[in-house]
Amino acid sequence: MYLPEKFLDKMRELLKDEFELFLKSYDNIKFQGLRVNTLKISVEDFKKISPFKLRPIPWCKDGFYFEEGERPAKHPYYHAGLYYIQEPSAMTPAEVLNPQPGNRVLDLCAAPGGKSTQIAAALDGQGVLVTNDINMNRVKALIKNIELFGIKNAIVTNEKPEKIKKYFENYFDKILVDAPCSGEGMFRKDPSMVKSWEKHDATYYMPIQKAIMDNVDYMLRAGGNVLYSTCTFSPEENEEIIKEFIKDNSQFYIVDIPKNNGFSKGRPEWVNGEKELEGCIRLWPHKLEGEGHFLSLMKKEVKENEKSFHFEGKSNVKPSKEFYDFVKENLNTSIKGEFEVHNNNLYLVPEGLPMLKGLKVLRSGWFLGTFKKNRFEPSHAMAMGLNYKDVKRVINFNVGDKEVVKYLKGETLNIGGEKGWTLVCVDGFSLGWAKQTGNMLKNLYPPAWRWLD
Ligand SMILES: C[S@@+](CC[C@H](N)C(=O)[O-])C[C@H]1O[C@@H](n2cnc3c(N)ncnc32)[C@H](O)[C@@H]1O
Repeated sequence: MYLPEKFLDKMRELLKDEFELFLKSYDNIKFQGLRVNTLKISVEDFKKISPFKLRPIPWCKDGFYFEEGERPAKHPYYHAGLYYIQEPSAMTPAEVLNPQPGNRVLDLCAAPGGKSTQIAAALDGQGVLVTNDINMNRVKALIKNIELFGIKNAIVTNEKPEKIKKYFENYFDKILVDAPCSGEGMFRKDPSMVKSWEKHDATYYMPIQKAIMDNVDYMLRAGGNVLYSTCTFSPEENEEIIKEFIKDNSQFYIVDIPKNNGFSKGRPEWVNGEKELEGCIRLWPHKLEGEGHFLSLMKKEVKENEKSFHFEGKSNVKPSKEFYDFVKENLNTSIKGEFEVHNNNLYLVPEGLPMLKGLKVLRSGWFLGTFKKNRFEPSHAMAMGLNYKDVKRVINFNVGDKEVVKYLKGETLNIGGEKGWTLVCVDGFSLGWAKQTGNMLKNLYPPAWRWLD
């Protein structure tokens, strides 16, 4: 493959004896992975029904390699949100950050949501995930993935980190900064990255990365962790950013990440930095089965007399009667908690959020549906977050049934049944809503999500 001379010269200089091995890795196949959505199915159960031959990814308990030629994005289980297709090395940051159920986590540069879906699975519905990206187009993909995964405790925002910061003083237990970068580690996976590198190399991204990191201290509670990651090799965007961050934020120190699974240490000598930078890890394509990445985990020390913090209470809206009528008529379960209504859209919000007035919030927890004239219309996100047992009328297809793809293509199905909202499922996993009228099942699968030939 074509690699720019300037890039090769730099890597030759950095890697010295290792350079030839590094270069040879570009002739290898690219490794492809998927990560099981444990919010919907356990890894053990997925292995039993997996249509793909899977091989474990050593550094991610829910991650697997699949073979070349397989097309997991073209399978009904993908539309049921049973897995996320993700480059294997990209599964490391969330795994190393290791969020626990109940944590408050911020994913600051989150779109299209690979790491956010992984964090949400680890939270297991408890705690809060604030997931943000500055780019509105990319946020749309983020929302889709959050909803497809059936995630109920995510706040999706489209803001500059400087703005978000003001709302969340000392709030988060964990912050992920998966920074925009020159993408040198992705050339093999996506050769178009070479072109964008020729336009914007490390010198373009460094100030952006530094500016993003400048917001972390204010939002992270003492004792909390921040994980910085990139998919590039350049020391300027990696060790250098961490060196500067530690210098400017004396309460932080680097946590040593174990060098197992083929992970290599950080390289302080490349930036004239302290030995503690060796605690970072580098993922090299010639040393493991994945693309190039850099990760640094840092902890914010707890100081004595740490100042305490309070959150303002939120106004808890009681949803109108139409919502409760819908629940009574269509669900076998109740939906309880704090609710919010924005532009007639009803959300179930995670507990303990500060006031977010003035912030560009696109999803404020589990988007349940919309109040329309005298009625409540459930959302696709509600369907994706429900279990088939939760719904009164369910139509369940086997994965091989022709109706599954017909439904995913948006076609009307000629099937009779009891009138009303019906949850369409594949092998017991929800795909979306349909509305039964007479002998017709009106298809309500979102047009933008349709299966394309
Ligand atoms: C490496 S990508 C994130 C990938 C994502 N974490 C995932 O796992 O799917 C970096 C993201 O940073 C976003 N970005 C760029 N500048 C930003 C900024 N100043 N604040 C927040 N996000 C930013 C880009 O839009 C891009 O989506």
